[in-house]
Amino acid sequence: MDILDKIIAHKIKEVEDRKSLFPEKLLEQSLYFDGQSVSLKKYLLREDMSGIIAEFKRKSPSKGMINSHAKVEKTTIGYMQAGASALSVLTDSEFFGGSSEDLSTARKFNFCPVLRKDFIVDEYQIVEAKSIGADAILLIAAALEPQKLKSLAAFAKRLGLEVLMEVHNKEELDNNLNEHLDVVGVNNRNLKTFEVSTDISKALASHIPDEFVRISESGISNPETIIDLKTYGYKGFLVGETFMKTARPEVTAREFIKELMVKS
Ligand SMILES: O=P(O)(O)OC[C@@H](O)[C@@H](O)c1c[nH]c2ccccc12
Repeated sequence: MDILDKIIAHKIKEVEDRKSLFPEKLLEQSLYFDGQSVSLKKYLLREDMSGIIAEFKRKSPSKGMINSHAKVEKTTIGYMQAGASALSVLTDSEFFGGSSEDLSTARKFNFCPVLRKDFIVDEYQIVEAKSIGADAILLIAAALEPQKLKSLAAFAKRLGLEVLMEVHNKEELDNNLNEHLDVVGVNNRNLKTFEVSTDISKALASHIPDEFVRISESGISNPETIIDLKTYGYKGFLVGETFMKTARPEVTAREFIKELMVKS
């Protein structure tokens, strides 16, 4: 059993527990159900923005503890002031040390699109995403059957959420493209082996149809990589560790984005 299998097995149990604790009917009373989502796709296509999706991630199975003291409010406001286009917030607690409250906090203090970063296996988690103020959800091709991925994507769209589908190889891409997706992300990290290489984004770029906004995820540690990836049509760049592993992630993000803007 690899780490992804382990996470998914745990997630299925967790979702069952949450369903009985917070029934869907209760979640649907959230004020966010009356509001429109902010479009991640639109923010990524804005020429005046950096394209950086800055992530709040305390720990990960591949790196262990990354940052135990950073506060969501200060970090996410700082990310936006630094010029990030959007935020990604890990809500998985067991493996990534996040929570729904982290996302709600990020939502409360920022106007930008907020991506719920979690392992979605059930429609319930999409209702939950909407109820805590997320604008977009992640669906991981390596963790879902194509039919399931498609039906979850359609469900998210009905709730007004945008969908980022994440792939790591051509097979996942070819098997899962469908009309409900807004953004296609190439994860440079193999979730089963933790190997990371931005060459994966380069190799898959030409296979992603133009109607989907392309983003490159993970292992991005310098602005030069982004400038290079832009030539392959990537509009968004998901960066976590490079910011979070420093004492003040928002300051690191500011310097990084400043350098990116000067060089591009
Ligand atoms: O910290 P990095 O290497 O910059 O990566 C960020 C993000 O891409 C990564 O956290 C991620 C990509 N896909 C995921 C799926 C689940 C959890 C986490 C992820």
